[in-house]
Amino acid sequence: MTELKVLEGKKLTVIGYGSQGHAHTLNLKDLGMDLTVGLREGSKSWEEAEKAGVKVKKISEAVKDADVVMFLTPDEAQPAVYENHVKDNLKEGAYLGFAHGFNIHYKKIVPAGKVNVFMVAPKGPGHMVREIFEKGHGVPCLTAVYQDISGDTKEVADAWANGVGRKVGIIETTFKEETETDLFGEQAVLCGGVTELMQAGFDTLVEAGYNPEVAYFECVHEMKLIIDMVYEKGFAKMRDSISNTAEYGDYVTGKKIITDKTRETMKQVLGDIQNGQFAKEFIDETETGYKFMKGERSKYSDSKIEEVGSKMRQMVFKGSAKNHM
Ligand SMILES: NC(=O)C1=CN([C@@H]2O[C@H](COP(=O)(O)OP(=O)(O)OC[C@H]3O[C@@H](n4cnc5c(N)ncnc54)[C@H](OP(=O)(O)O)[C@@H]3O)[C@@H](O)[C@H]2O)C=CC1
Ligand SMILES: CC(=O)[C@](C)(O)C(=O)O
Ligand SMILES: [Mg+2]
Ligand SMILES: [Mg+2]
Repeated sequence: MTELKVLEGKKLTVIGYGSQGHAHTLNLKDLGMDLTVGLREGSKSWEEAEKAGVKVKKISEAVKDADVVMFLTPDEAQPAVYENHVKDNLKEGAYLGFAHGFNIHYKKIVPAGKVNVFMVAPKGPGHMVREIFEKGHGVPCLTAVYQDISGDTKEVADAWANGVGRKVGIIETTFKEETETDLFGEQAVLCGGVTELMQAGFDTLVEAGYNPEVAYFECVHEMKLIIDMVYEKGFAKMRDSISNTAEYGDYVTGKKIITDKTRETMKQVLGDIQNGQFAKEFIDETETGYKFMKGERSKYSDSKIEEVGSKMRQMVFKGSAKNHM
C-alpha cells in the first residue's frame, strides 16, 4: 500500500497485546509490516502474541531502537510503564503513538521534548477492528499530532491509521477533542447509556410478568439488528424498514424516555469530563484495586439478563463462532 510507505523500513513497536494491541499488530503484520510487541515477561499475552507469530520482547528492549512506538496498555497502566520502561529507552526523533488521548490530555504523561507524539484512535473495540479488517473492510480512525519535531508526524499517523483501519476514513482531531468526545460517547451513549437502556427495558417487562426470554429478544438481541440498519443506511432508512406502528411509537415515546432532564445530565457528564473530575475519579478507583468495578462486574455476571442472554445466544448462534466472543 503506498499509503504505508512512510512506515516501510522503520522499526515498529506495539506495547501491549490486548484488545487494541493485537488488532494494530496483526492488521499491520498482514500488510507486510515488520513489528515487535513489547510486553512484561511471563505474561499471558506474551504467549498469545508468540502463538500468532509475532516477535515479542521485554518493553524496554522493544522500545530501544524503535522508530515508532504505539502505546497500547490500559490507560491507567501507561504512566508507570512510561516512567519505568519507555521514557529512557525512546531514541531521539522516535514517534510515540496513543490510541486514546487520556494520559497526554490530562498530563499524566509529559513526553520528552526529543520525541514526536501522535494518536491513531480507531472508533471501535479492538476485537472488531481486527474482525472487520479480516473481512476486508476497516474501522475509521481519528488521528492527531501533539508534538512534531521531525516535521512528518502527521504522515506517520496517517500511515498507521491507513494500515490499522484499511484506508477507511480518517478524521483529523486533537488530543483534547478525541479524549473528551471518546469518554463522553462511551459513558453516555455507547456503553453506559445503551446497556442501562436495555437493562431498564428488560426489567420493566420481566417485572410486569412477561417471559424473560421474550423480554431479552425484544430489548437486547434485536438492538443489534436495528442498529445495523442505522449503521448501514441511517435513521431514515431504518425508520423506512420498521412498521408504521413502530415508527409512530418511536417518535412519540423516544422523547419520553430521553427527556430534557437526561439531556441536562449529559451536559453535566460532559462537564465532569472537561474539568478532569471523571479522570480523577477513575484514577482513584484504579488505586483501590478496582474495588467498585469488581463489585459491578460480579453483580452483572450473576444477573438475570446475562443468564437469559447466555441461553438465547446458544439458541441463535448454535455452533457459530459468534457464540465464543
Ligand atoms: N479497548 C478498545 O477497544 C479501545 C481502546 N482504546 C485505547 O487503547 C489503549 C489500550 O486499551 P486496551 O486495548 O483496552 O487495553 P487492554 O486492557 O486490552 O491491554 C492489555 C495489554 O496491556 C498489557 N498490560 C496491562 N497492564 C500492564 C502493565 N502494568 N505493564 C505492562 N503491560 C501491561 C497486558 O499484558 P499482560 O498480559 O502482561 O497483562 C496486555 O497485553 C488505551 O489507551 C485505550 O483507551 C482506544 C479505542 C478502543
Ligand atoms: C471501543 C472504544 O472506542 C471505547 C469504547 O472508546 C473504549 O474501549 O475505550
Ligand atoms: Mg472509543
Ligand atoms: Mg474509549
